Amino acid sequence: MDSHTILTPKNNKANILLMGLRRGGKSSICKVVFHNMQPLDTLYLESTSKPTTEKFHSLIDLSVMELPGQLNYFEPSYDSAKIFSQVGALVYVIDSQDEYLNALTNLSMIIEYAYKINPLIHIEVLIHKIDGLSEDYRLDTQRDIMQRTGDELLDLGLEGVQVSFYLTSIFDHSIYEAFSRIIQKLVPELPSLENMLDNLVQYSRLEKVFLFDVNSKIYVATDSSPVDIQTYEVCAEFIDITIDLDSLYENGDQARPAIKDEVKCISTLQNGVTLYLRQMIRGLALVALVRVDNEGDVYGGDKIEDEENGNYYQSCRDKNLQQSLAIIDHNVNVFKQGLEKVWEHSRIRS
Ligand SMILES: Nc1nc2c(ncn2[C@@H]2O[C@H](COP(=O)(O)OP(=O)(O)OP(=O)(O)O)[C@@H](O)[C@H]2O)c(=O)[nH]1
Repeated sequence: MDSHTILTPKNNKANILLMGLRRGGKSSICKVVFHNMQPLDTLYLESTSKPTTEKFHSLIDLSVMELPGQLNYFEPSYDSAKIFSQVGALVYVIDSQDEYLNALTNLSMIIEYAYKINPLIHIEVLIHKIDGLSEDYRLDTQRDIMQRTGDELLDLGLEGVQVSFYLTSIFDHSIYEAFSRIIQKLVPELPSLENMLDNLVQYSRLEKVFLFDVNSKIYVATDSSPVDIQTYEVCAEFIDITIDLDSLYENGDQARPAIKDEVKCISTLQNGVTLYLRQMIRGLALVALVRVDNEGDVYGGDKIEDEENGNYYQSCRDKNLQQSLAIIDHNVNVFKQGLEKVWEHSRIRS
């Protein structure tokens, strides 16, 4: 038994079932999100012929089972009841560039079955490949799919079933955003984490903070302010840059034995926003946006008298940033200790 197995909570809710008709994009989603495959390389993926399961270790240990579109899971040879009873989320992929009426009939049939076996299952529908649709058409398609699904569920007497819809594409960050929200529903400790992140934002004057899974760029938690996709993109790209730089320096000095320090990176963008990244536990990184004023007296500091040569604001900003970062460092240390406790508690409870 390896150390991961020992630490893994026996939580079968962290299983995701990925379903949908053939060529909808299921394998591509798995490859892009969890294996960092370039979206264009998915063009050459072969059709999946049998169910495949992949495991990912993050804050929670996640298993994603892909069921190929061409198989009929309601044949007696499949133990569908067992499959559905063990999953936390059913993710159904609809190809929005194709005729989708058959997919909607198939989806309703699956929801009816899944809900009967496991009423706690989260039902998540990806309206996928939206990169091929115009802005207006995307919203029309979403409205149509939601309407038709609602009607079908009403006919089946399942009007109370909660279904969430996401517009996604592997060619932009929408698929990561959707998976982030889907996976967050499976993290039992989410309310505590959000609360901790809200406190961090409040006491460190952060603009936004994410707890990212570094490998997949999924955020497993964020503070309660709304997420805008551009902020997400900037933070996700900052992780890539940090990792590239980190491995560059690690390999650069072969003579020195590798001491694996905690990764930390701070960078100020041209618009004055500072990005702050700190490595956490279990493949997670905390990424925060910090906006610092350039007023001289924000932290009660002395007024810097080099206004005439135009450096006044810059000097104030730098000084305030240093003070802010010292506070943030301290608070992030406290957060990390809290995160370790949350994880420890989750292990004991399970
Ligand atoms: N335009 C576009 N094409 C996509 C997207 N996602 C996947 N595709 C393409 O869709 C095709 C089918 O993708 P797959 O991932 O093999 O589909 P699948 O659902 O796994 O198919 P089966 O294995 O047959 O069940 C591939 O050519 C992908 O490149 C997307 O977001 N946008």
